[in-house]
Amino acid sequence: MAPLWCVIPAAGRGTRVGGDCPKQYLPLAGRALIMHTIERLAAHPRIAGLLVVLAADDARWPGVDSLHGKPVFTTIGGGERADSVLAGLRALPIGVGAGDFVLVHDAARPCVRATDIDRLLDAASAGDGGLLGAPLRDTLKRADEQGCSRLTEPREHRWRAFTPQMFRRGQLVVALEAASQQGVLVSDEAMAMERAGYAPLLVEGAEDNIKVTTAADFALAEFLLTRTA
Ligand SMILES: Nc1ccn([C@@H]2O[C@H](COP(=O)(O)OP(=O)(O)OP(=O)(O)O)[C@@H](O)[C@H]2O)c(=O)n1
Ligand SMILES: C[C@](O)(CO)[C@H](O)COP(=O)(O)O
Repeated sequence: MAPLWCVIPAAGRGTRVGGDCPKQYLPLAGRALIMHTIERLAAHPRIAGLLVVLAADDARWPGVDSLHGKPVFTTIGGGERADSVLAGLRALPIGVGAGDFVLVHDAARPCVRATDIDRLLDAASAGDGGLLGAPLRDTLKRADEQGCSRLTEPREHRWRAFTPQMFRRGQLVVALEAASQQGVLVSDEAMAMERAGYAPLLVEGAEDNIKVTTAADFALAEFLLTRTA
């Protein structure tokens, strides 16, 4: 396998957390949340380099250009997560070919486990790529406008999507560009690939690979950080 790069979208505003500081720069267990994420990714022996996607007005990025002896590059993202991922894919070094796999991992998922990254790499590189996720474990309800349950949805074959997600660079660029041109906002890379006719492999990962989304998630992430690696 060619050297594997990881694109890390980190250009979000963290509006659901609230406050002036984007969530990736809020303190988590003594350092900025994003530092935990990039530390875990750079420490992974099968990851060759990181491409961190920053907001155009980001004045908080600490200027890290190397971690664990691996290059850390940055570029400027866009208004939506998909725009930022596309910008990151375009900014990867020339040595990353169109047919090479790349990982995409949210800056906001600091608790990702090395063993899950390995499982994704081992399972999904045989085909067109895939993503970490977990099958739904709870009964799923459809709510009406009043917040009352009107229907119990089948939970079979339903998964929650996590990151990292891993696809071939060229195929993912084309898929994201197509969704953008069609005016479709894709919430993850797999959605763009599905729309392009691919069938991303769902690889079960640990439920504790949470996305820090609200202020309450910081306490949980801090707890999980000490128990995952
Ligand atoms: N225009 C955007 C929006 C999001 N992201 C990144 O995508 C990841 C997952 O997105 P999400 O949790 O939705 O982050 P935010 O967009 O920051 O959150 P919110 O929707 O609450 O503003 C985060 O690492 C975030 O920084 C990005 O790079 N560029
Ligand atoms: C990509 C993602 O983490 C998969 O669960 C998620 O969709 C990104 O967060 P958002 O809230 O949808 O932007």
